[in-house]
Amino acid sequence: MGDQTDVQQTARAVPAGSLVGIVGAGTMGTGVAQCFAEAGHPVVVVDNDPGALASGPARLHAGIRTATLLRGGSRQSRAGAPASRAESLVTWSAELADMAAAVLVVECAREDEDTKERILRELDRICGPEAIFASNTSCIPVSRLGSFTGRPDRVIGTHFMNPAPLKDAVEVIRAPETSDLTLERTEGFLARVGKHALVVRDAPGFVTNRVLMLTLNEAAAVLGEGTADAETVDRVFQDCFGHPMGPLRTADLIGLDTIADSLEVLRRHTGEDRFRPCPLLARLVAEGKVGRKSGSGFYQYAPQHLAARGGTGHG
Ligand SMILES: NC(=O)c1ccc[n+]([C@@H]2O[C@H](COP(=O)([O-])OP(=O)(O)OC[C@H]3O[C@@H](n4cnc5c(N)ncnc54)[C@H](O)[C@@H]3O)[C@@H](O)[C@H]2O)c1
Repeated sequence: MGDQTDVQQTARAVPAGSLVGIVGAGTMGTGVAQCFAEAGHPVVVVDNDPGALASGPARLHAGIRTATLLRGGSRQSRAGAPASRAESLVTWSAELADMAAAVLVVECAREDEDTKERILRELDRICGPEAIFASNTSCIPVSRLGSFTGRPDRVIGTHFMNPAPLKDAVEVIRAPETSDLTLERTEGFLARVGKHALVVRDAPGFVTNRVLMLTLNEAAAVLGEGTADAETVDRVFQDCFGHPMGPLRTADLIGLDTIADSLEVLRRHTGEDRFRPCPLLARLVAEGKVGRKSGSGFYQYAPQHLAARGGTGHG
């Protein structure tokens, strides 16, 4: 109960109308933008792909509609803001300079260290000295990301799960350099969007993806070797283990490109070859069949999934 009170007090300390910046208008960036907008924060989402910016508003609209339905049709979001207002709080831009006034930036660009390095170096130049940089990285050590900035004490990992608006918890990665104040303020931001932090130490893949990425890769290998078809692989996990979703549908929801990138990051940072993407996963990514967001992966998807990208995955 003491912890709960602490989190509520910290949440109250976070300025209500302060600007939140999101880098990357993809699956996660759009979902995280929804979380903050539904809590009443103005949000600017920046992406360097005009296609992602163009499709962002429709995907945000679909995300808000799905979340509203799953919350029982209430016109209020979980965190309190009317659903219609949330959409109007989000702006879309190609310029990182538009987030100069942000108190918090959540970096949700693709899982590529060079990309994240370029973004963090530029943000460090653009944003005010107090701004916190939170990365949604799946696997890259947060200490490494902090080293790209002159403010490693204000860099932290906030690993939102997919779909972000529907999950109650965020894996928060504290690097050795991350300050107590940064952790406390980050917990405050998360409390404001109705989520609690599960704080873990910094390591490649943290807790979630050190385990999950190997599982997804092995499920793909089992399918590729012909041990079972995709439906049967997934049903083994659902019917025998009680998982809400099997590993191959989860992989399609996350994005097979994101999984292959994450495995390569894990392989590079651990030096362990067991993280090498299996042949089937590598082939599907090379063919552009990266899961729901492309219309096919281990399964085929109807067009409405491309807008909604909903489900009960993780990431
Ligand atoms: N998909 C998941 O289930 C999931 C879950 C948790 C964490 N993550 C992590 O979240 C991050 C984003 O993943 P995603 O699934 O949203 O990927 P995505 O491919 O859907 O979106 C990534 C976006 O980043 C943009 N981008 C690339 N370079 C950029 C740059 N220099 N400036 C601005 N935008 C840039 C791309 O145009 C794209 O729109 C990754 O680090 C990923 O590992 C993903």
